[in-house]
Amino acid sequence: MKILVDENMPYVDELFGELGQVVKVSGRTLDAATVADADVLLVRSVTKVNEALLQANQQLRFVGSATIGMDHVDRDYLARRNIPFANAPGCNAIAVGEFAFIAMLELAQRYGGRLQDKRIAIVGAGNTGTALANCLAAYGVDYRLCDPLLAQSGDKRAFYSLDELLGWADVISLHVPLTREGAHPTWYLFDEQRLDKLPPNAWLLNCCRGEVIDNRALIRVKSRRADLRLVLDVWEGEPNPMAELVPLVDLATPHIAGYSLEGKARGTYMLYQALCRELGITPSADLNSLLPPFHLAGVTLSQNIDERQLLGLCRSVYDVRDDDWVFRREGLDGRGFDNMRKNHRHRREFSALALAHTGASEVDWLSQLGFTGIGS
Ligand SMILES: NC(=O)C1=CN([C@@H]2O[C@H](COP(=O)(O)OP(=O)(O)OC[C@H]3O[C@@H](n4cnc5c(N)ncnc54)[C@H](O)[C@@H]3O)[C@@H](O)[C@H]2O)C=CC1
Ligand SMILES: O=C(O)C(=O)[C@H](O)COP(=O)(O)O
Repeated sequence: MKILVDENMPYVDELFGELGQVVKVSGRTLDAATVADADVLLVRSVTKVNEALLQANQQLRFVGSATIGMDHVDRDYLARRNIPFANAPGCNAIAVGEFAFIAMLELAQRYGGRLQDKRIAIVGAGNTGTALANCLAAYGVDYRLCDPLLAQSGDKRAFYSLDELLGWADVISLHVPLTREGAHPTWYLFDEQRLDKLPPNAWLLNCCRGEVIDNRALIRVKSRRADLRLVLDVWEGEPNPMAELVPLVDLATPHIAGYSLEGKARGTYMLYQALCRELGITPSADLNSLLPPFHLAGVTLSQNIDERQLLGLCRSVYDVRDDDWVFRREGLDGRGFDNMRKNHRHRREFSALALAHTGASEVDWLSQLGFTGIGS
């Protein structure tokens, strides 16, 4: 069985090596001829999976995408061809939630004031939005959710309309899929008109898909609104972000908000489980054995920590300023953008760091934030 895999998917040899011959390819440039004799195709978000890619293949048994987003996959076409498909819902949700939380702590530190005093609007309350909400709740930050689809589906949490939240929030964090149809499409959800409604001194974070914000309009609005603070992990026209936009952004990264080692491992593992199901095999590999140990054995807290110290703790797990710095230097063209993503291996989740305390300090809320608590 030939298993064609995006070269940026870690742990494929460990997980899929026993199921067939693993062949690694560039997902960005994958073509129909290369896919023609594959039995299994495993992609990431940069591969458009559609008729043009698959028409020459008559033997494909399974397509998997190690991502949450599915906007790159023509699922109707796969269904018409009876080709089973799986993605990895939630695989990197914790990574995205922690990324947005850390970015907010960075902005608070950079511009004065405390994150704890801000009001946060989370637009899209699925896996990544909820992961951010969990971080904010653990730290005691006031947040509200906007998700008309979940509100209609009977989700018992309190929901608000986007316009209500634009009148309430200091910070808006976007966590929606990219959709062009339906009652609540998200393509250009933040067009010029809506961007103009951002409250004074607002922070706007986009960790979902670049095209949820009209990036040209954002350049125009930001050019006349110096008060706005921007965190962009995703860009219209990836892998070529608009060069004029990057200097206007406080924290700029190349679509790596979900790139914790844990999140990537979970993504590959979820596809391994799905393929095993499809083949009628019991999965034998273990997810936890894939991850390397964290470089810090643990941290002992001797007193309660303030926001600056919390940021220090977070930075010891993942320092977003490093990615921002490299991105501005190397990531601005397609090759640099993709190279940075390909070589991104340094990020862990809060759970990688074990925290102990001496008794004078309180660590329960840090456990809720995601750190591993090891008691006193
Ligand atoms: N930057 C990155 O590295 C990553 C980006 N993503 C992107 O983030 C998106 C969201 O991921 P998840 O939270 O895991 O997806 P999810 O499917 O769990 O949640 C998305 C939520 O958005 C809601 N939604 C849809 N349209 C909306 C609208 N117009 N207004 C408000 N809410 C709306 C849905 O009802 C759903 O609850 C993914 O589709 C993907 O495109 C996901 C992972 C990593
Ligand atoms: O899961 C998603 O959706 C994402 O956006 C991924 O984190 C993006 O990673 P790649 O699939 O582009 O490597």
